[in-house]
Amino acid sequence: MPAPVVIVSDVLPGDSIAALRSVCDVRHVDGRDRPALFAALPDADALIVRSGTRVDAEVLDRAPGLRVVARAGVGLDNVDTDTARARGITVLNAPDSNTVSVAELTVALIVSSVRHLTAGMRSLANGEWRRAELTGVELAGRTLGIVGYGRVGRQVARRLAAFDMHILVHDPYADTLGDDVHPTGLDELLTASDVVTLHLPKTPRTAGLIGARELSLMKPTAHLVNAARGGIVDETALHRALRDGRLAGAALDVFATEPPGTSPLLALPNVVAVPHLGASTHDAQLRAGQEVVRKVLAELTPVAVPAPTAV
Ligand SMILES: NC(=O)c1ccc[n+]([C@@H]2O[C@H](COP(=O)([O-])OP(=O)(O)OC[C@H]3O[C@@H](n4cnc5c(N)ncnc54)[C@H](O)[C@@H]3O)[C@@H](O)[C@H]2O)c1
Ligand SMILES: O=C(O)CC[C@@H](O)C(=O)O
Repeated sequence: MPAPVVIVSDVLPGDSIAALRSVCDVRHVDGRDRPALFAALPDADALIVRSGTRVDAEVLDRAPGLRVVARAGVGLDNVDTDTARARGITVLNAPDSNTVSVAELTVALIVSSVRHLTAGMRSLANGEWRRAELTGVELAGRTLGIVGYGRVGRQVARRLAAFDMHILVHDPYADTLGDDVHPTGLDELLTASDVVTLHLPKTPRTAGLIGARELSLMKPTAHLVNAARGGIVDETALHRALRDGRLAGAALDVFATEPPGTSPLLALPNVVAVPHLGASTHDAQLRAGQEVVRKVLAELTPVAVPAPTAV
């Protein structure tokens, strides 16, 4: 029998997929190059992606033998999971692989925003020495609002508690929150927080959750951090609020469209922006690759279960 064909369409560490090569025919394509991806799909038994490949109905149409779509990461918003499952295709991800990396990046984004690190670096690069205008605030004693209290939200809470922040949480679906955080309605959290950080999935329900009305509830001295998904925040409303001084700062790892091109947000001095780096550590990528490889192999080459012996 020919080896199953596995298409890897985003970059993964080579050592994480080594186990795949011994059993499968592994082929690499650039998932952003749709014609190249389409050309590879007719043979595919499995497709492994990160966030760079959009797995929509058109992709699934071109892969008649596809048995598995694997997301080397958490968010499945780039995969048409309903269509895949309706066709009997298994959709899997690596939910625990990058939690710590995203939480650590979130700490960096929060500190960068409240201490004006982007503006400071830009001013130095321009030959300026602007200290007075770049006076920030301490996090200790201030309030952090966490929207989405799952894996990442909880790790962010642990880390920011060590900065002596008071922590509010909004998550209507979380089972237990713990004694050291305060469950709060979204509007109340937005009104009371000095820093709001988003850690919820993008779904049809959460797209645009933070719009002009929600931003208007935030303190003009507050900062918004988004290392979840771009479409959760209305970027036009965010740009207006930041430009007009109705919000002090924003720190963004994710954008409604990636890459964000010439988004006007990138030109604002009170925006810290990085190119979707939350999961981009060697540690997280190795874990993500290993986890999806293990799961893909289990799907493609299930271990034969021996028939029970009569007693
Ligand atoms: N920047 C990155 O590289 C990166 C990496 C990993 C994950 N992410 C994003 O972060 C999100 C969170 O990751 P996670 O591992 O913590 O997921 P998770 O599923 O463990 O947690 C998500 C939490 O959001 C909550 N939630 C859902 N809808 C909500 C709503 N309307 N209001 C408040 N809370 C709501 C859920 O109840 C859940 O507790 C992912 O869905 C993904 O989009 C980004
Ligand atoms: O592919 C990536 O690195 C991003 C991963 C991240 O957004 C996720 O949802 O796991």
